[in-house]
Amino acid sequence: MKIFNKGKLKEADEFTIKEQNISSDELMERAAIQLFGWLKTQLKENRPKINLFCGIGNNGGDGLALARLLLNDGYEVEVYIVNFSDKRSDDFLLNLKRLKEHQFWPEFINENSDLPELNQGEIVIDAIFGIGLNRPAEGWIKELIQHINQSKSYVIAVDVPSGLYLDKAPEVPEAIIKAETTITFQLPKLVFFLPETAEFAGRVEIADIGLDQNFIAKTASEALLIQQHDAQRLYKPRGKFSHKGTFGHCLVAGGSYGKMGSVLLATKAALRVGVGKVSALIPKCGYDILQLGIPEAMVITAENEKFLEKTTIDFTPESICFGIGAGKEEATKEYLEQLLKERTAPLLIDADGINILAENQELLNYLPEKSILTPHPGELKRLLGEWEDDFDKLEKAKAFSLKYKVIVVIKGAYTITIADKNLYINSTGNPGMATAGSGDTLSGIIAGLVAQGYDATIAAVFGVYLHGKAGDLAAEKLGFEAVIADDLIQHLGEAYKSLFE
Ligand SMILES: NC(=O)C1=CN([C@@H]2O[C@H](COP(=O)(O)OP(=O)(O)OC[C@H]3O[C@@H](n4cnc5c(N)ncnc54)[C@H](OP(=O)(O)O)[C@@H]3O)[C@@H](O)[C@H]2O)[C@@H](O)CC1
Ligand SMILES: [K+]
Repeated sequence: MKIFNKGKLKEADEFTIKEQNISSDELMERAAIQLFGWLKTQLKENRPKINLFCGIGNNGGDGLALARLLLNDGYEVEVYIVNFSDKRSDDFLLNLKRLKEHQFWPEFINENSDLPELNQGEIVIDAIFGIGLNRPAEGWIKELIQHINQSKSYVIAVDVPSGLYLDKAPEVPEAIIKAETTITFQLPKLVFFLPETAEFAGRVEIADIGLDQNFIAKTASEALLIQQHDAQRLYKPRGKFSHKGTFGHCLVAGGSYGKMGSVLLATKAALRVGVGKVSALIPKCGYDILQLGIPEAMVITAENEKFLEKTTIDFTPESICFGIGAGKEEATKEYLEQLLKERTAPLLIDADGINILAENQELLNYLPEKSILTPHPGELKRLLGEWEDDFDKLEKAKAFSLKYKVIVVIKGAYTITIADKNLYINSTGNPGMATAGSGDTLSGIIAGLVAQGYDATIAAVFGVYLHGKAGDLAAEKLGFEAVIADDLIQHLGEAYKSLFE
């Protein structure tokens, strides 16, 4: 699903109004009907008091239209106009008039008003600011936002939590609504998926207001949310007459004394994701661990007992996963340097492989095009240096990805894959996956997909999706706390099957 910026959302809006020959207030009415329908479904027979806070722009207009629909249905409603300006939008005014025609008079709040009482068990609809926010909320509006945040009412944001920008980091986080749920129109917004801003939105629901599908399809977006139907399209079905040679040979090179489990996990994950053959290349001390741990894999040992070093292998793999548990010995660095310069196979570099690159930045120039890097936040910082906020981080990572023509997978709650200026935001995964070895399995999955012939960007995006889905399926059975990395591997088969459910 595409993620549009503010400008493109407004264009979609205008295009729809023209193309469907409707007035802008009809679009607002659609938005309000969607909000109303969602609330009614959630509330079932319950009839809590609903407090609507409406600004004077179109976000406020949505709130007023919703208030009318709720009143018509017999809900107990209180409407507060957050009266911060005289520049009321036309559709706000129209909906204010319609509300008054129902003999309902909202309360206007401004600088001198008392903050309204909000109780537990009640609902707050936040329709103060939408995508039209252009500066932080200040003074009494900020106080009102804090009052709402401190209340025990259930807060539902309309389109976007008031005070949150779509396209930059918040300057004053205390001046943003913290919603339990955000009902956003038509398309998701990037800020709902970034670590510093996701918490304001809470659970996100997307309401279809019938914006023109052709416009959305033909308009480029720099960010995509990868959901089930997107992932399904990336899947390559297996031919009936295929054999193990068809699905490639993946080399997992890594491990050091005490960290052999990581290679075991990546190797298992590569096999479970469907690669034909996997060879693990490890220091000698890991031989028994690998052979016993995963008899389906082949094992090659380096000369050294405890760490990885240059080793000749007598086959050409279809992908190489380098760096997991590898340590940063000089010999290991030299081996990575050789792999970078030889360019024998597509490379995925993780963990200590990334740390070696960060400490020897001259090596970056040898990265083969479309290599995949899978840093967690700490590794990313070592690679890019400090960043100011999430937006700055994304800009820096994008610039890095463009400069070296590589794919960067930024691991996190919503893992973001950056390739060719595009952001692919993953929708699967859960807090249970914040567990040792989770990243190792991801690297095995992605390298395993590359070996099977998936394009590197697709392998990264699809691999991240499958990994998260496997985690979701595992957590469903085990609960977040009990999930360990091996459970992710165990659920890869079901993750594949779920693509077509
Ligand atoms: N796009 C769609 O598909 C659809 C969109 N719809 C809805 O429209 C919403 C966008 O509406 P919008 O453009 O009228 O802007 P909105 O957020 O209501 O506020 C603008 C007002 O706030 C003001 N202002 C800004 N910052 C401020 C501050 N810190 N402190 C004080 N004032 C501040 C600004 O004033 P100014 O800067 O001019 O002084 C202006 O008056 C969108 O989110 C969605 O809910 C749906 O109806 C249907 C389909
Ligand atoms: K809002």
